[in-house]
Amino acid sequence: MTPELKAGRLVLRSLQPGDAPAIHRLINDWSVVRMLSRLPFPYPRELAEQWIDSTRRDSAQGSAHHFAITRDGALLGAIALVLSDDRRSGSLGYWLAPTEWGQGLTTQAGQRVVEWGLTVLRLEKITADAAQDNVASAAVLGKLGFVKTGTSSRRFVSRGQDCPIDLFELPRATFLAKTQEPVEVSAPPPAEVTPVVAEPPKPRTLLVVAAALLDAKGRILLAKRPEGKRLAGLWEFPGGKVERDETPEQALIREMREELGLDLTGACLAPFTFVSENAGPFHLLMPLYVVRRWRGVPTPREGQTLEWVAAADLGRYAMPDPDLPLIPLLQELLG
Ligand SMILES: Nc1nc2c([nH]c(=O)n2[C@@H]2O[C@H](COP(=O)(O)OP(=O)(O)OP(=O)(O)O)[C@@H](O)[C@H]2O)c(=O)[nH]1
Repeated sequence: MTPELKAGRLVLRSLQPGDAPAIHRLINDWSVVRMLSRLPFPYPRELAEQWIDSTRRDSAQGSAHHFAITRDGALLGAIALVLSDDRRSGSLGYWLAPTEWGQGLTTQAGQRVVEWGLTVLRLEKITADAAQDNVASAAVLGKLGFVKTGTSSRRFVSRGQDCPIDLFELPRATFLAKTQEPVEVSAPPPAEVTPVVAEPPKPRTLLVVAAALLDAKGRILLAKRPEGKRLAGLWEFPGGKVERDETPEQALIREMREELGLDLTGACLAPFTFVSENAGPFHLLMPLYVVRRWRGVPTPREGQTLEWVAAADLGRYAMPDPDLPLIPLLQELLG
C-alpha cells in the first residue's frame, strides 16, 4: 500500500476518488499538460477519474505508488514512483500546479519520495526523464542528485508530436554515498604549517542501545520510525542513544520508559550481539539485548507504530542497513 509521507509542510498521500475535480482543474492547463507525455489537451474529467482508479489498483498491487502533493489539505500536484516488473527499480514522475512553481515544492516532495523508494522499498535505482525544453524539471532532478545518462525521444500526445527527452538516473549507492558525506569538515591547517596528506575525516561513533523485546509467543517488538525523522518508515528495535554518564543498561531502561512506557528495572537484560557499521552520518555501535520480562504494556509514546513480529517474518520489514545482519541471528535464536 502507498503510505502517507511528510515533507516539510507538504503531506504526500494516496489519491482519493474525491480528488478528481481538483486533478482535472489543475492538469487541464496547457503549461502542465504539455510536459506530460501521455495526456491529451483538453484533458477530460473522465480521465482524471480513470487515472485515480488506476493509481489505487497499482498501489494495492504494489506496482506503483502515486501520491497527491497536498498542503493544508489542498491538492497542489502529484508525484509517483512506478516500479519495474522485478520491483528493483522505479521511475519518478511529477507535476505541480503553476501557481505553486518557484517555491522548491517539487524538490521537497521529490526528496521524500526518492528517500522512501531507496531506503524503505530498497530500490537499486530510480530513473526519470523530461522533455528537453522542461528546464525546471531537469533542475529539480539535479537537486535530487540525478545525473543525465542519455537522450531519447517520446511522443507527446498533448503536442501531437515526438519530442526529444533527456534520461536521468539516481542509483541507490550514489544516494547513500551522498547522505553519508561527513557533515563536519575539519578546519584547514594554519598557513605557516606545512600541509600534510589529508586523511578523510572519520565519522564519529554513536553508541545506541536497543532491545529485542520478546513476548510469550517468541515474537519480537519492532517500531516503525515516524514521519519527520531521519529514515522515516524503517522498522527498528526500540532503543536510543546512550547519554553521557549512562551505562548501556541504564540507557536501555530509560529509553524503554520514554518510548514505550515500560518498566525494565530489575529485568534480565541479556546481551545478545552488537552492530558495528557505517550508518550514514555516523558509525553505529549498537549492543542488542534480549528482554523477555518487563512491567507494563508497550505503548507508542513517540509517534512510532509498534508490531509484534515472528522471527521468520523479520525479512518482510524494511529495516536500516546496519540491522540486517541481526535478522538471521535472531531467527537462529528463536527458530
Ligand atoms: N533504536 C534503534 N536505532 C537504530 C537501529 N538501527 C539503526 O540504524 N539505528 C539508528 O540509531 C540511531 C538511534 O538513535 P535515537 O533513536 O536516539 O535517535 P533518533 O534518530 O530516533 O532521533 P533523536 O535524535 O531525535 O532522538 C538512529 O539514527 C537510528 O537510525 C535500531 O534497530 N534501533
